[in-house]
Amino acid sequence: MSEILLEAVDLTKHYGSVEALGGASFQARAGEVTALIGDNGAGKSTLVKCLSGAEQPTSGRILLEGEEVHFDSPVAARRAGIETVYQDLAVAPDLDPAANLFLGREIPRKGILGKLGMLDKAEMRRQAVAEFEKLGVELQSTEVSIGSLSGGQRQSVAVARSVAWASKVVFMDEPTAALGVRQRERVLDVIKKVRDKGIAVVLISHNMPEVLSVADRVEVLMRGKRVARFAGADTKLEDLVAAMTGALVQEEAV
Ligand SMILES: Nc1ncnc2c1ncn2[C@@H]1O[C@H](COP(=O)(O)OP(=O)(O)OP(=O)(O)O)[C@@H](O)[C@H]1O
Repeated sequence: MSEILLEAVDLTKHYGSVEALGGASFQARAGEVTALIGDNGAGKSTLVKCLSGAEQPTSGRILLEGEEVHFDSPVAARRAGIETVYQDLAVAPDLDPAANLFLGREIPRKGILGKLGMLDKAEMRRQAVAEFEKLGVELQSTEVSIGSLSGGQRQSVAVARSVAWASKVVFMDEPTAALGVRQRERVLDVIKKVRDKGIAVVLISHNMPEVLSVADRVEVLMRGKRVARFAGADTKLEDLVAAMTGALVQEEAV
């Protein structure tokens, strides 16, 4: 069994009188895709926000490689090797794919030009092309603005960006929503390559066939708590649906 990289133990999160998480637990392992599923409002996004530093839990513990951590911002989580691909992608449409890959982490030119704020665009493009190649992201050109790419290509660039910087965990919130069949397949292939690099991938998805095709494990949230977990390729669709509706409770993965 792979190493547990990131773990939530008994997390609660209150927004005023709303209890978004009520003692949620979660584990993500190195070199595996863990799907986080649950009905609307189950607490998936809140859990991811707490684990990626965008929100602070009201109580509970977060462990990274067994050590308790407190991320007071997404920057702190990123420094620890945890990246998030958000639903809205957060790409800059007017910039090219390489510039997007290095958004916020630009490489300055050497010497005085760098001190004057000039960027080493050639080096950024070289590294970006290498990263896209490694992940099998196909782009006709890396010199066009990202806004002119297809939805699948944009999504693949967003995934590649998180992976280029993540050393431990990548959260992906509905990465294939709004994509066509071929583009969806392409993004799922990128996800599998990321997993094969030894990163823990956490996939939030409402698409159960997709979850079954790509996830090594599934954790199910309901009303802010984990109600079931599954492991292995023979997890059944009807069991996932039963768990999401509360008809099946399974605390330990079988
Ligand atoms: N900022 C907030 N303020 C108040 N309530 C919130 C806030 N964020 C989330 N909630 C509430 O917490 C609960 C869990 O929401 P969350 O978005 O985590 O669920 P989810 O499982 O991601 O849902 P979906 O699949 O619909 O995106 C919901 O009842 C939601 O209304």
